[in-house]
Amino acid sequence: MDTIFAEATPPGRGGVSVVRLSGPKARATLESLAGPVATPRLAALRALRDGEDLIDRALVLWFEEGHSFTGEEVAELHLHGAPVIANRLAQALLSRGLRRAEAGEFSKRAFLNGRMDLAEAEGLADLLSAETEAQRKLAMRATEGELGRKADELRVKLVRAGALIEASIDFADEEVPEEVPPEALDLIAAVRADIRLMLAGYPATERLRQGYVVAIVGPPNAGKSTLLNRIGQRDIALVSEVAGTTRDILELHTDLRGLPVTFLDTAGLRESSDPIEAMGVARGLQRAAEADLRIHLTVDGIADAATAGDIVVRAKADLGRAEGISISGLTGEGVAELLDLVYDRLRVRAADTGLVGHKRQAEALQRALSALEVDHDMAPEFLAEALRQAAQALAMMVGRVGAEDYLDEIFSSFCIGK
Ligand SMILES: Nc1nc2c(ncn2[C@@H]2O[C@H](COP(=O)(O)OP(=O)(O)OP(=O)(O)O)[C@@H](O)[C@H]2O)c(=O)[nH]1
Ligand SMILES: [K+]
Ligand SMILES: [Mg+2]
Repeated sequence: MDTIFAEATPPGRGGVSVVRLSGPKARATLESLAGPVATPRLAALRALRDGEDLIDRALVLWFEEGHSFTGEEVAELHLHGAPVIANRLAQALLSRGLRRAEAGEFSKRAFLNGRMDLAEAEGLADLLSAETEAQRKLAMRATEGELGRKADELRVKLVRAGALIEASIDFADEEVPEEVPPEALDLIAAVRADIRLMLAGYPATERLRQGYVVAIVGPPNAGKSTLLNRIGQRDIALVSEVAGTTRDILELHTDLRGLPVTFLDTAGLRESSDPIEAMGVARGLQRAAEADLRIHLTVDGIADAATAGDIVVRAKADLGRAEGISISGLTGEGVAELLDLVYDRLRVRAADTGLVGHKRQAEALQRALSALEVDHDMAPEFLAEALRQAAQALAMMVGRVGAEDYLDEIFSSFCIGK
């Protein structure tokens, strides 16, 4: 096993720059630079020397195998935060036979050494890319290993059901048809109910993880782009009195009180003989249909295309009072209330989130559920096999088996040094 190293802090100047080493030579390498470091997990201020050359005075510490992030021997060097120092150290480490870590390699080793399961690793990746408070909370929960514990709990039930069924096979009279023990069927039913519940929370969890999309739609010149600029408080979209100004879809990423929301400004909806404008309208319609929510900006408060849950508002409130919700992108009137409404609609969805937020996890759960589509008049041998398959699918969900196919995909999304 190679000993790897990487800067754990972002490259560049800063207060400190932390370089992390992991692998069998971590401690020996640290000692070759800093002298003996007897006590693990105790920071010491040391001169780091490569031969005669004083590289830096740094805070150093090391972790024993089995007691570190990766599960391997790990050393950390807290250098003064200057790239020249980290580069000089890297040279010393390379000359001692260490190699630079690949993206996510520390976390991958942590997974391979059983320090975290695959769902926790996915949670860690989500945590690193979280942009809002709600995403942080969701990801943090995933890194705590709750899904793994739930999977284990369900597997224990399946194993117990399997044991009851196997016992009934062993003791059954050859002549008498075998009875499936009712307790086993109850256990299976309980596991199925739990899996259904977990799957029910998946769409909402996945949406919060990825962030919500809210499309602003309406006729040309309704003031869609003006509204987008008002929400973003800057000039994102071109605004003009010419109908058909917006063609490409413009995106505004926001943090709406902790919820990740991307607002889309789209081309005004109308039949157009201009092929470019028509392309813009088609694209806008498509993205709006896929969005979590649509704001229909209207002249008269009527939006034929609105579907249940959409928000319909009158535009240009500054030009005169009208029934219903009206806003003015120009003056900002009603925009805070509109955002309240958007937040309320999305918050309801964010409240339904659960432990399963990745397609890979949901698919494994679905396989477990399908395997458990059993009933009492099935042969016990058949039932026992179904239970084994379901338990296998649950193990795969958290990467206890069959994780190989996903490792690169998951860990390459991490940065170098994580
Ligand atoms: N009085 C008033 N004028 C507005 C308001 N919002 C937009 N306008 C004006 O209406 C015209 C069209 O505004 P845009 O924001 O370009 O409208 P749009 O819906 O994006 O138009 P398209 O991209 O062409 O579909 C511009 O002249 C704006 O200044 C508003 O709230 N009040
Ligand atoms: K316009
Ligand atoms: Mg526009």
